[in-house]
Amino acid sequence: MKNIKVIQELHDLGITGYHEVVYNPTYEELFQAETSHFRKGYEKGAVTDSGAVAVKTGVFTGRSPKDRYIVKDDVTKDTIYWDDKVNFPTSQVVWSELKKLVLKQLSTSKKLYVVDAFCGTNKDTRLKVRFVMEVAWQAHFVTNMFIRPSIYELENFGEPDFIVMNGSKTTNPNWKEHGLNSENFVLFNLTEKIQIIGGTWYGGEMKKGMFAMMNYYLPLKGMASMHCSANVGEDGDVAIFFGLSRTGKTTLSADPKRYLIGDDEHGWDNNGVFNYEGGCYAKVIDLSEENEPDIWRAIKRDALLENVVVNEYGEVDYYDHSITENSRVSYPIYHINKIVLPSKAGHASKIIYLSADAFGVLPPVSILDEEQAQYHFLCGFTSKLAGTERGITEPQPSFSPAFGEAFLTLHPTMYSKTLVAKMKEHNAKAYLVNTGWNGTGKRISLKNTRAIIDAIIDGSIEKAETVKIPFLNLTAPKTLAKVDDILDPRTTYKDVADWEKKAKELTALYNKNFEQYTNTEEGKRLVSAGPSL
Ligand SMILES: Nc1ncnc2c1ncn2[C@@H]1O[C@H](COP(=O)(O)OP(=O)(O)O)[C@@H](O)[C@H]1O
Ligand SMILES: C=C(OP(=O)(O)O)C(=O)O
Ligand SMILES: [Mn+2]
Repeated sequence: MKNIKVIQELHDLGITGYHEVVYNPTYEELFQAETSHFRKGYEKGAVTDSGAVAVKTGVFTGRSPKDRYIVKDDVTKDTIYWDDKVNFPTSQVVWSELKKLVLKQLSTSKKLYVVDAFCGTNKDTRLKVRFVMEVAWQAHFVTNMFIRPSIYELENFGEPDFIVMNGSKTTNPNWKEHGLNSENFVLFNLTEKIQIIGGTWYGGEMKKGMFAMMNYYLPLKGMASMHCSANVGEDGDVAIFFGLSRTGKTTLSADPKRYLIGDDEHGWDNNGVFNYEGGCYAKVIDLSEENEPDIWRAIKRDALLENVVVNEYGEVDYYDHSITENSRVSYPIYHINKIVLPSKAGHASKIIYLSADAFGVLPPVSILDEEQAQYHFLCGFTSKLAGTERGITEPQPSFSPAFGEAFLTLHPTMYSKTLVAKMKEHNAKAYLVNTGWNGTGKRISLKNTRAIIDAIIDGSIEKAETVKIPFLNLTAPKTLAKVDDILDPRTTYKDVADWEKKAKELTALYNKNFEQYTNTEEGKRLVSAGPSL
């Protein structure tokens, strides 16, 4: 019965024609579809020795931020943060034409997958999302990543709050006339509450697309909406880890001593921290069982590997970088042993900002006071690393407000305001952790970073003797249990003058970046919390 209703609803949307509709397929159905002899090209997956299916995502192995647009209309014109880096505007006219293209693509398809799922753990703030697509592994991806409704919840799903129509097999021939970046497109219409996709097959556009929508709706209701991972200890103590791609959110939140809440997208309301997702999306480049045992074990049947090199025996070579640096696995959250379900816990007491500093000058960990916590949240200094975004091949110093600029739909201060209010209310402490490089030219080891996180979580860092790091205006502990002698970054340089030169360069970048916030009293007040020459 449900299928007939769904077909009728697709028809009402404008998806006509005769096709088989597969509604909320089971993992078994997805497995059969992905590995079927009838699949060709990028639609076909390979079974690996772990049981997980591996697919190639096609030309796009990462998100494509330059192809991402939001329709500027009465609903969005005064709310969306129309800066010149993310949230590019487009018109209703362009929207209509591209939507037609996607509807046509989906209408001519023989088989469509429709997946209804939730974005957000809590009933009062979750989005009921309907995904419509042709490619089986894309249906698998959203099944892994979003919250899977129970049979009862599915029966009572009702009208979706948002619809994602993925027409990845179609492209836009008129992109120049439309004033767009390329023939590929990712568009949002907040009035119709629809996202459409063309050209790119990469599933991350759907995942991060709905995240951007949560980043719109929740702060407007006074809640913090955060690009962070989160876990909780035996005593209910919650830690959250902000950071851009590849800084360690997923890796560091999978901690066998603690229960995982989620690895990437969370809200914080009057009851505590809650996940938006039903799964994790881990990087598998150079993955080893020794370094990341929890992620290693999560790769099994129902997990979906992307862009890894698989040999004829189904063995995966995680050290092969030839397809992309952004090789990935998605899996339902219960593939991690220690989790809380539903994915939520109380208020956060430890706020960790992860920054992969390619300059190699930030201390491995700094203890932030209240104003520094605000300053560094607005700055979101890190390096964009190769892989996750198209066009990034070398580490690039970058300031990404709220450690997630690419997904902010409102002005950055909306995110700092809502977060700071929660932090103050719950007496949370903030730390800046450099998971990037130091004077040795190598990345700080996972072993050292994990021991630093332990010291933050067990509170021992607060008892350590500290050292003031000049220029950067940061306070670092001198020693911590099980951490090598690297805590003062200057000791990792043969010549301290080299550190000084780079630290001054970075300080200048911080200062220049912060100018955009000094047109308010609040912003002016924070300047003294930042680096200074
Ligand atoms: N010191 C470190 N801390 C965190 N991650 C590290 C470190 N050194 C190397 N890595 C690697 O960097 C990557 C971090 O990526 P990930 O945890 O997926 O980041 P995110 O979830 O923030 O995008 C992993 O591949 C991890 O093995
Ligand atoms: C999936 C993504 O997230 P992350 O790299 O932070 O895991 C992304 O940025 O596309
Ligand atoms: Mn991640």
